[in-house]
Amino acid sequence: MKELQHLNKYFLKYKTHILLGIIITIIARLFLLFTPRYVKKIFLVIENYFEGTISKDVFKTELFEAILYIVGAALVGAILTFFMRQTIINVSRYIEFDLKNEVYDQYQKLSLNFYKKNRTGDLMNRITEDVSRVRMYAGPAIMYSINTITLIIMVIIYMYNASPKLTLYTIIPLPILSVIIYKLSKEIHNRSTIVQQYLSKLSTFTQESFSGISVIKAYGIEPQTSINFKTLASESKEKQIDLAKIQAWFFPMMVLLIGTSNLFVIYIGGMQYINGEIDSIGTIAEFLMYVNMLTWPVATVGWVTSIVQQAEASQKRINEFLKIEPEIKNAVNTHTKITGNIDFNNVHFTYDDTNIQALKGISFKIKEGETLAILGKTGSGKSTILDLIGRLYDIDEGSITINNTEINKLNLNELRDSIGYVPQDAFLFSDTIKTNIRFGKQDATDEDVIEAAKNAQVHKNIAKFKNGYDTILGERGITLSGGQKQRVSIARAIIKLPKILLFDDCLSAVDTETEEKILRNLKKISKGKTSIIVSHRVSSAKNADKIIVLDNGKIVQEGTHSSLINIDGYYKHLYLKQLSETESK
Ligand SMILES: Nc1ncnc2c1ncn2[C@@H]1O[C@H](COP(=O)(O)OP(=O)(O)OP(=O)(O)O)[C@@H](O)[C@H]1O
Repeated sequence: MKELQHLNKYFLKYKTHILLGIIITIIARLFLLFTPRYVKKIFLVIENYFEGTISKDVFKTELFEAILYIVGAALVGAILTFFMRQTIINVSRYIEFDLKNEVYDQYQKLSLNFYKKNRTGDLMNRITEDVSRVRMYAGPAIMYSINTITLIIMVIIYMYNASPKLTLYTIIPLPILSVIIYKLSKEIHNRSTIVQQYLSKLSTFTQESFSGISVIKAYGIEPQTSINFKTLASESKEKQIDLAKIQAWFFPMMVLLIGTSNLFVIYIGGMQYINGEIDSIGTIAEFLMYVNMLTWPVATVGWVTSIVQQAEASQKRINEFLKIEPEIKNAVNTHTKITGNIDFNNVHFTYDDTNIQALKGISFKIKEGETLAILGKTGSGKSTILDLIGRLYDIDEGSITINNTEINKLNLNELRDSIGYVPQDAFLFSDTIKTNIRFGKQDATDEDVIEAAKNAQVHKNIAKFKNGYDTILGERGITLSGGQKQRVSIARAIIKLPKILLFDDCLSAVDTETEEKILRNLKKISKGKTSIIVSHRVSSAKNADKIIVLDNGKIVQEGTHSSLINIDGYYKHLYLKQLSETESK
């Protein structure tokens, strides 16, 4: 139960609802207990009438009264049971909502390293499956526990008052029932988990097959894919049957044990009646009703135990993530001035997970309003420089300053808000083009969106779509070409006119003519702003105020286009190679 203590703050938050739920539950159970007593009374009235101790009129009145009480109590009990569920089960839904938000907020705070160490499926499971298991503890388990405790105490007191000996015999099978249900629930849970695993394997398999359908068709491997699917589906079916087998035992076991208890009541009660130890046959009827009333609550002891164990395990998994301290923290909540003066001073950086030393003593300066181009072979550390400016990772050694303040002493939200970042793989959400562009500036007007798209040279393409800017992208909509995606992604970055623009090889999929136009527009809109362009093309770099060439995490060349084309090295070779390619076209 240690892990579940995490929920105490929520129980405290909803204490009024819970208290009300408990009171309603107790009152509802009290009303339920009316029925057996009045059934006994009916038996007594009938016995009295046949013995001739009461007249027909008294018999009718008492019978009618008893029936009225039974119906009335059942009605009030039913209404209160409705409110019992409305309070306690609703609280569990509130807690589920709060916990999901807490986990999601924590996910948002965690750094990229966390996402690399954990699989997406696992992250999703903890926020869905695990949270719903915990909800079962916060709602049904608590409700059934109160229900069970109240009923067991009250019923046993009532039974004891009516006949202590009969009480003893009738409750003997109940703990056995509880243990059996506990064992069954545990096994059902184990088998459900396996079924669940197979279901997610199946959905991952089908999802991958559909996403990669063009590759499957191109290689003609549909038959093999079908065989793989059938094998997986058949294993899944076996597991489902295993689960159904164990579930099938649940109710027969309950019926068997209730039946045994009923037999005890009838046999021992009958003997006691014959020996004159109980006054009326109605006591046997009353006991039969008590036994049946107790069965479900007693069975739930086993069920609830298993729910609590599962919730504990799930909460443990959730707590593991909740306890992680975000590696990148916002140290300053006050306003900090952010300009475009960026200094890298002997920066060293190693990726934690791969232990790859991506940057080895990088130093450069860019002034506000300048453009820096970064070139170099693949894997030389270009993208890493951009990630470090946005503090997606913190550096190991050296310093990165903006306007002479180290970036970890800047307000992180303001820092990221000052950056317009276009990643290498343009990721667009499965939503409209407009929403995707507006992602960069939530309050942008339609005119702002169009302006940004025009500057990114994608407006004409969008205008040709039937639904224009309302065209849905991704799975539910159209697929953009690589170059179109890159340009929508550029529009998203430039719409907010940030102080710092970071372009990570984002013009690789557009032709050189469009590249030229985009660069010209960028020059216009990035006046007074600092831009860093990572590229493999000299055409993207040639107009930059400064160019650096990286190799294996180190700066190997630094200068302007005109200076670098005159020095033997990577830049000159690249320039000559790309020049000859252009000429040969
Ligand atoms: N997220 C990551 N986790 C671990 N290692 C990484 C990560 N990203 C990059 N690396 C490694 O760090 C080194 C530098 O990578 P980086 O992406 O900065 O290079 P790049 O110059 O941008 O390459 P490209 O031109 O191919 O985009 C590479 O060896 C790469 O394998």
